Amino acid sequence: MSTTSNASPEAFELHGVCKRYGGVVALDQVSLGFPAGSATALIGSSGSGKSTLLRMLIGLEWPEQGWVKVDGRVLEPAHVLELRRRVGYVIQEGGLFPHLTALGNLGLLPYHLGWSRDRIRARAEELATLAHLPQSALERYPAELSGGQRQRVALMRGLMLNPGALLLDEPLGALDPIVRHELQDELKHIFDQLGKTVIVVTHDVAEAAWFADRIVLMRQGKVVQDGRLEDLRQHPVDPFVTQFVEAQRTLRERTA
Ligand SMILES: Nc1ncnc2c1ncn2[C@@H]1O[C@H](COP(=O)(O)OP(=O)(O)OP(=O)(O)O)[C@@H](O)[C@H]1O
Repeated sequence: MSTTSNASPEAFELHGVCKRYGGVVALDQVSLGFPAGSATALIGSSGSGKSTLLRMLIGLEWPEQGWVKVDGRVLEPAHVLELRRRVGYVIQEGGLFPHLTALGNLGLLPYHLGWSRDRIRARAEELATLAHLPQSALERYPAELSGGQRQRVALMRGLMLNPGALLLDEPLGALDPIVRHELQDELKHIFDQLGKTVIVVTHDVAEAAWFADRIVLMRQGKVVQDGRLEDLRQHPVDPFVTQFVEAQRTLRERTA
């Protein structure tokens, strides 16, 4: 009898995925599943392949070996446009278009899909309330917003089409510690409230554990350990796990 019969279906799945850039191995035989409605944090040192993995789930990169499935179907270039409507993707510093207001940025894809201006505005106002962005900020250009507000707009843009999944690549990396802390709380609240599949890349172990029960630690394109923070702390599979987790904890203790 299958032990997984009651488990949620995988929203995203990678199997034996390899990716190189020239001589650099970005992903090396990665196999992972992300059940629908679950939250996972990807952590690891710089260059360990976290962003490449995330980009692969939305068809911005393609495996040289192995496959990626989204909602049970092998991802192919022909699916990518439709996939972008179902998956919100938010990157560090937001990637907002500087020549468009916040509302213009939020409305770009919905407008292209035929939404009316009224519908776009109504959805943007609804999300501004959710993300604690002042309504007046919708009329401003990215350069006229604070870093935290830009990041809120980027998150709102990821949510405009009410996607089933959110992929967040260092969404708070560029923010000062106070704003970062505030947005961590708000993002967690939004994740819990919306019940979407969430995969978040971060360098920060505490932030990873705050966002997700499940932590995937990567090094040099490989998954080193996949589990809860307690597992990584109490049952590390490799000295690197302890080194990675303790390095950040030590820093916190030193600065406490
Ligand atoms: N477009 C690219 N061209 C060449 N090399 C790349 C490209 N994208 C990624 N790489 C390389 O692939 C490896 C994995 O990069 P990736 O950005 O996925 O790591 P990361 O874990 O997200 O790093 P960081 O935490 O610094 O963002 C790195 O060695 C990187 O230099």
